[in-house]
Amino acid sequence: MAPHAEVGTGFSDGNAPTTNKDLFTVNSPNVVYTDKEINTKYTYRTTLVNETADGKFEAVPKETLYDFKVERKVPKTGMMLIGWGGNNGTTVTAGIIANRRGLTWDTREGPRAANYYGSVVMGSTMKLGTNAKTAKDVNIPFHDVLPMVHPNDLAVGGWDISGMNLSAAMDRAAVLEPTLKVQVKKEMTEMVPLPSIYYPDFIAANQEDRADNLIPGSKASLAHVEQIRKDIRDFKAKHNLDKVIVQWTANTERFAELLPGVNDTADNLMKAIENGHEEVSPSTVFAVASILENAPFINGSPQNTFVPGAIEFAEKHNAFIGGDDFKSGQTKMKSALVDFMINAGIKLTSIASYNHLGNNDGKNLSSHKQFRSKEISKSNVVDDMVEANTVLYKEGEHPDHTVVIKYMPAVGDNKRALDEYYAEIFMGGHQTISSPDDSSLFNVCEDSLLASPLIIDLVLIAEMMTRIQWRAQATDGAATKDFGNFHSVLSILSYMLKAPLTPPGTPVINALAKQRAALTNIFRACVGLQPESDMTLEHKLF
Ligand SMILES: NC(=O)c1ccc[n+]([C@@H]2O[C@H](COP(=O)([O-])OP(=O)(O)OC[C@H]3O[C@@H](n4cnc5c(N)ncnc54)[C@H](O)[C@@H]3O)[C@@H](O)[C@H]2O)c1
Ligand SMILES: O=P([O-])([O-])O[C@@H]1[C@@H](O)[C@H](O)[C@@H](O)[C@H](O)[C@@H]1O
Repeated sequence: MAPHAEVGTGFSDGNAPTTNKDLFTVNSPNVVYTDKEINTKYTYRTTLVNETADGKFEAVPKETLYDFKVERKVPKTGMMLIGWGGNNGTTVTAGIIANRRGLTWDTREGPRAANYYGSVVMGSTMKLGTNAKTAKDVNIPFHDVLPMVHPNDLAVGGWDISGMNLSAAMDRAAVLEPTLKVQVKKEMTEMVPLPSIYYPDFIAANQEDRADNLIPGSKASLAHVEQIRKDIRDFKAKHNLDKVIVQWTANTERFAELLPGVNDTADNLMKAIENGHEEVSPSTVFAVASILENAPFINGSPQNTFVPGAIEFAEKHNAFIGGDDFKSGQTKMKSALVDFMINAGIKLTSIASYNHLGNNDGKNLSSHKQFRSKEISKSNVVDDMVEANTVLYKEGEHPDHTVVIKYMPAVGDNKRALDEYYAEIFMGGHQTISSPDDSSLFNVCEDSLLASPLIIDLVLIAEMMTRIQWRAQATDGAATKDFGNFHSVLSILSYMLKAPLTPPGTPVINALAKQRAALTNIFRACVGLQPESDMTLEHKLF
């Protein structure tokens, strides 16, 4: 078998990483730049609501003072994917290589050039402010709001139960154009996934024929944890990296049963791994190993990798975790459309959400236990928006919501999603959101081309969060605590995820606009800028 190489980056030939020339600086007494840091004093404004005796509310504006500290040095960063040989893993790897080399390729519709479309960080902008002279909006690339890693500079590697090299795996995935594949073939042929752990009961039996690249052992063990930890250390050393982010883009696992004494606490989880308990999944073993290596771990699939013991384990080690399940196409649209309808006062009463696809993910999901994991993550995405509107919905009332996924090999990665949104409108009317033929909303896309930019965003944002620290200030300006990290559970990643993991006891926000606003405004706060309110009073009060 070829040596375990991974795609290098500009690092491999000694080039410095693509550095961020600061596109802007903030001129404020509350923002101090040093060579190493951006130090910000930030006033966080919220509204506390008290319920009055007569059942009404009293709203009390509240200000909390925070200090934020951002490390400016962009670290040499690696991305290790579990499931590297899959459709998403091969596609995102080829995409990074193509972008780094500035490749173009021929297609039926003419030449195409490498891009990062679909990435919030690399493909979208945010409003910095208003031009002082022209009063026009000034928008900047999202990537430039903070000193972030550039995806072209990522070292990429990972594991797969299939030992197929990345070029052959890319062919197997059948996602990218041959005229592009041929240009990255040589580099990707030299990339071979590291052997991985495989506990057959967690993924569909139909995946067994891929499993030829295994670490011995069919259930959790400390040896598995230690091997994965070594893999992460070796990868970091091989590429002379400062940081590694680990991401699960392997097959969807069945849910693990939550068992007291097994996975309910950090200590019990470690004991369960030591004892080879059959309810500890491969993804949870990878999460534990990553936490022990202080490598942020992100779950791109819907299974409950983060059992309570895993969350406690991350908290105990002050390590970052995030998940679950990339929000790529049908669900991303749902979380925007439902947000628009309910916030427009339209009473959504039913959502029929069907799709079929023919890739290996679809094959794995054709097994009921694995589909159930996905059904849950695709169904819960409207809960927060429904519960927030007590005018339309009584307590416990909820639109009908059906999720159907069918495996149709012929269409490959080219997923067909058909949705119908049915709603009550003014005076007994109804609205059906559907395509022109009045059947349903039709959404065709290569699933992996939607997910791959999200894999990049999750890595770039998770890495950025490792360089942001905060402390609260007492009103007299004295610091109340030393600087520390954000909570271990990175709910800031929710925009990219169907079933956002949040710190225990905190609310889950699925509404797409709110998720993006949280991400944007937290990054703005780190350079001392208030949230963009869109009030544009300067255009109304004159
Ligand atoms: N649009 C999308 O593609 C999308 C959106 C949301 C979630 N997801 C999730 O992302 C994951 C990957 O999607 P995909 O289309 O790349 O699937 P895929 O089946 O093409 O790739 C999964 C890879 O994981 C490997 N694998 C399985 N178990 C493993 C283990 N224990 N260790 C290491 N490798 C293992 C498989 O061999 C395969 O190569 C799936 O769970 C899917 O549900 C995908
Ligand atoms: O993100 P999204 O498009 O709603 O959901 C997708 C599903 O529609 C698809 O069936 C599944 O195979 C993908 O893994 C992904 O979860």
